[in-house]
Amino acid sequence: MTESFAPGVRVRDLTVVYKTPAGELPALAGVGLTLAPGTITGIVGESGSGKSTLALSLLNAVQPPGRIKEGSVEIDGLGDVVKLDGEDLRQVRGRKVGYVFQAAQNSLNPLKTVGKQLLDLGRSHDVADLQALVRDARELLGRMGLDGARVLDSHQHELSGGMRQRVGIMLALVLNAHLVVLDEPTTALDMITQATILRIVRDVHHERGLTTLIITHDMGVAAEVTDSLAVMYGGRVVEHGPTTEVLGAPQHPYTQGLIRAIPRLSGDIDEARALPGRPPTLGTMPREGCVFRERCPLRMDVCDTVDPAPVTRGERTVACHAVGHQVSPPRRKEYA
Ligand SMILES: Nc1ncnc2c1ncn2[C@@H]1O[C@H](COP(=O)(O)OP(=O)(O)OP(=O)(O)O)[C@@H](O)[C@H]1O
Repeated sequence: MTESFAPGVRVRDLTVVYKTPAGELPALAGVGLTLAPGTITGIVGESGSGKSTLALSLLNAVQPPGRIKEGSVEIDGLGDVVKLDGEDLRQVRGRKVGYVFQAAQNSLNPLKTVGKQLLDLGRSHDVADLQALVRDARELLGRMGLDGARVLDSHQHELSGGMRQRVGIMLALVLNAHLVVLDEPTTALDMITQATILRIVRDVHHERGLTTLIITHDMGVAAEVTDSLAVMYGGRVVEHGPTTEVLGAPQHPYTQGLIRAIPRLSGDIDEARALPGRPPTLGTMPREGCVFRERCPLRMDVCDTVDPAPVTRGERTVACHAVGHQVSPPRRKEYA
């Protein structure tokens, strides 16, 4: 790794609500998460678990009808970004925190070439050497298997979904931000390109000394590139720890279910067992107790009334009443 300016990030007690016909409901409920400087952290979890809302919160970019209701996002060198607004916030986004949001494929301006948008981005962040910026952009695009000069001369409609996604990744990296947030960066890419792009993200991460957060549905992606893995469910981080440990010896019953649901290329494909039931929506989220209990094989009486607090042992944090419980839990049942 080169000399590192990688920032640490500490999310504390973060509650984000969305306004719904039933009132403001929490999509994140008191989330805590630490990103260690220089690491790649993955966030996994089913659709609706709050992954994108957390990513947006790192840039204080939650849009109405959502809002950050409580909590803080401390980024080394920037302070609590929840307290930033206006020009301070604009400067942070892009220059200090690079990001690709989920809809990156569609976020380019259709009227301008990619190169023109790159120059606009550079100027808006007072980049002194725009030629160097273009060189860097071309190099990044080249590494991702694209003809950099040609892509910079193209408009959005001349690029495929996968090409646009790579342009998004280039734009996230090109301003040399030291914290990079990638929300589902490779969904429009086929499997082989996906693996290549993620390796490039990992290489650039190491070369430039970044702190990186990658949100993905895909446990394979998480296993391949991340150092640390956070598992989200129902607006909570239910387990977090070193990726090899979380995947190798998952402790939370949700993580165990997610891993059991991964189809494997070798062995009996029938061994992959879908996690029974569905994750809650904002409207169906239990107001008290553990939000996972309806799907949990380890459910106990306490789970109906008390939301389990995250407990940290060593490098692992788990929020589950049954983990570390000495007696056999009463209502245990196996996954169907
Ligand atoms: N603009 C919005 N208005 C109302 N509810 C929203 C809005 N955006 C997200 N939500 C709700 O907040 C919860 C968390 O959504 P979020 O998109 O953060 O989850 P996610 O884990 O990123 O899901 P996905 O993997 O599908 O992107 C979900 O229940 C979702 O329906």
